[in-house]
Amino acid sequence: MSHSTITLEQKQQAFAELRDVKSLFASRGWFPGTSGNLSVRVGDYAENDFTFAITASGKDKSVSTPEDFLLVNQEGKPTEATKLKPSAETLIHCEIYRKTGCGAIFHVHTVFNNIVSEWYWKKGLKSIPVEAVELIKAFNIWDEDARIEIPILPNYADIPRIAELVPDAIAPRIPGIILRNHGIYAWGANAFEAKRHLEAFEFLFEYVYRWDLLAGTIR
Ligand SMILES: CSCCC(=O)C(=O)COP(=O)(O)O
Ligand SMILES: [Zn+2]
Repeated sequence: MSHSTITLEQKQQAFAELRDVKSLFASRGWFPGTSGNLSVRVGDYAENDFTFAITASGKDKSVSTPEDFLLVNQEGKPTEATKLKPSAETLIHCEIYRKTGCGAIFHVHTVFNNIVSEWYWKKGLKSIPVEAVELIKAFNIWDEDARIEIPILPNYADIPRIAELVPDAIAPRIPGIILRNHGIYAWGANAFEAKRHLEAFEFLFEYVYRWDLLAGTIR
């Protein structure tokens, strides 16, 4: 349970960080059809004294308005009177913060993350394997020819059903989970690191897609 008192300065800083990332990702076409959501933690995880700023639900994330973000508590409920609704997927953010103690979470839907998740799920796998690609180092994994597995979760319509699977699905060293045919959640200690991780995941998904295509495994 959070008891945080957030200062106006903290709130404005969190909203400004989200605004910058939102605008950058929008310029890359990463929010098609109002999809995607972003959050940053405000307050202290170690003291269990934090809330987080998150995108409002259903907004066109390619435009900037004064009503794009709100603060929610660790249960995903608004901490201030507002007519804004937090992202429909706020509970997934809650579980990721709770489990990892991260500082920021970014979620985007792209064609590459959708296709690759569906492709491996249909093979009967619950993760996407990636091996010996330099960009794995963006996750701070420096082993030569590292092999990683990016967890895939089912894309239930009922978000609480997905959220309850999140803690056990999170793999050590892998700062992301992908929902089947839906999109990637990437996180980091702060917005800078979450962005680096998200960009690395997207690079790897495109790599896997193109590699499998070239290897003749997609027909
Ligand atoms: C139109 S995309 C369906 C909802 C979704 O997956 C998403 O990422 C955006 O939902 P939000 O409530 O955060 O706007
Ligand atoms: Zn989504």
